[in-house]
Amino acid sequence: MIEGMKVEGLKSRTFCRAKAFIFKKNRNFDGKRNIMTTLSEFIHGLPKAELHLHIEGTLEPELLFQLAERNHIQLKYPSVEALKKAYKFSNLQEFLDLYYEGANVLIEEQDFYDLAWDYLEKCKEQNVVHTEIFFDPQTHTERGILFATVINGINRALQDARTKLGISSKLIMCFLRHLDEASAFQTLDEALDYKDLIVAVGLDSSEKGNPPAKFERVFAKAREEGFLTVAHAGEEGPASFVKDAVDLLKIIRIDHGIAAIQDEFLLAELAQKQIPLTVCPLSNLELRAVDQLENHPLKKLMDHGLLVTVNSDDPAYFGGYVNENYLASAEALGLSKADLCQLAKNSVIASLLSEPEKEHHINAIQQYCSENA
Ligand code: HPA
Ligand SMILES: [Zn+2]
Repeated sequence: MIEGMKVEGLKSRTFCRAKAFIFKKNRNFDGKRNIMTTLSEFIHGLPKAELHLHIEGTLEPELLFQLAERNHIQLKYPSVEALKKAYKFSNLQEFLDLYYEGANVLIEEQDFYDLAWDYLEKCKEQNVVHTEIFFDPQTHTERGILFATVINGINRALQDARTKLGISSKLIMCFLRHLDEASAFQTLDEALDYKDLIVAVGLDSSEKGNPPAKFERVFAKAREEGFLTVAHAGEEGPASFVKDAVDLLKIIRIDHGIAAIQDEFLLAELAQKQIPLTVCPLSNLELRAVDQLENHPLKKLMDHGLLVTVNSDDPAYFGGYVNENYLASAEALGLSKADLCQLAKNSVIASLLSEPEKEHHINAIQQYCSENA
């Protein structure tokens, strides 16, 4: 919890208000008068990339129940509604306990395909043109599912999304930081056969007590093998974890990183090096890293010149996909359309796409923004 931020309620009133329709009259950049769409419609039409998304965190309760039935797994919860009611978290660990339990219904390659495909259809609906997806092999290999089953199912959905939905993607393999270094090394070893499918490695799960230093050697080996590196840091952990992720793990992007707001030297370094932050506002609210969205440091981080992006993290658990994150943030922090356009451009700039691909998407964002301002 960021100092000075006290928790109020689980679903902020802001998030509910964010869903309201607001009609505004406005002008285009070229001066023509137009009846502005709602903020929600503006965000919906804005082309964007998502860079912080755990595929296991897109497991909607309905699919979870379907897979449980298909795989003859007895659930603790009698109904979808009962499960949804359990989605109330006081901290990261409480969420992770449910998230790992939910993942137990994923058994067959087709289950991983269905999981990823549902998310990719959501991307299409929300104008997410490119997505960089985390997956946690250890969550599955620890319970006897083969690495190949997981990655082949996800990859098949990614390939279908490319051809059928026109959505591009990258895959990032995360190590679970609550497990030991040996398990991470073993997972890295398994990933070597899939170098063509995995662009980067990351670090997720419980941050407290599991500092970046614990994985310094694994990340060094991953870089030697040609993987890029990212890491969750400064979500529940301190600003020093963000600094260590940069210095020890040589990350190219920080996942969350909101604790950096507490260290002005670190802020200056992140701004100067333009190290992107993949911020997840509704996740931070639901896991009580911030007490209310009005106190979220997102806008302050932008104002410090950081390359900030907005993402959904685990949308099935936190009450919103990427557009809901943009909308709730805009409502709570009074973000302008120019801010939203900047966030969308940042998402492309911070992505792992090639320069020509970035240019293509940025042009599309710019055109959309000038036509709909
Ligand atoms: O929000 C998160 N934080 C850390 N680990 C995670 N694994 C899935 N979601 C998360
Ligand atoms: Zn995350």
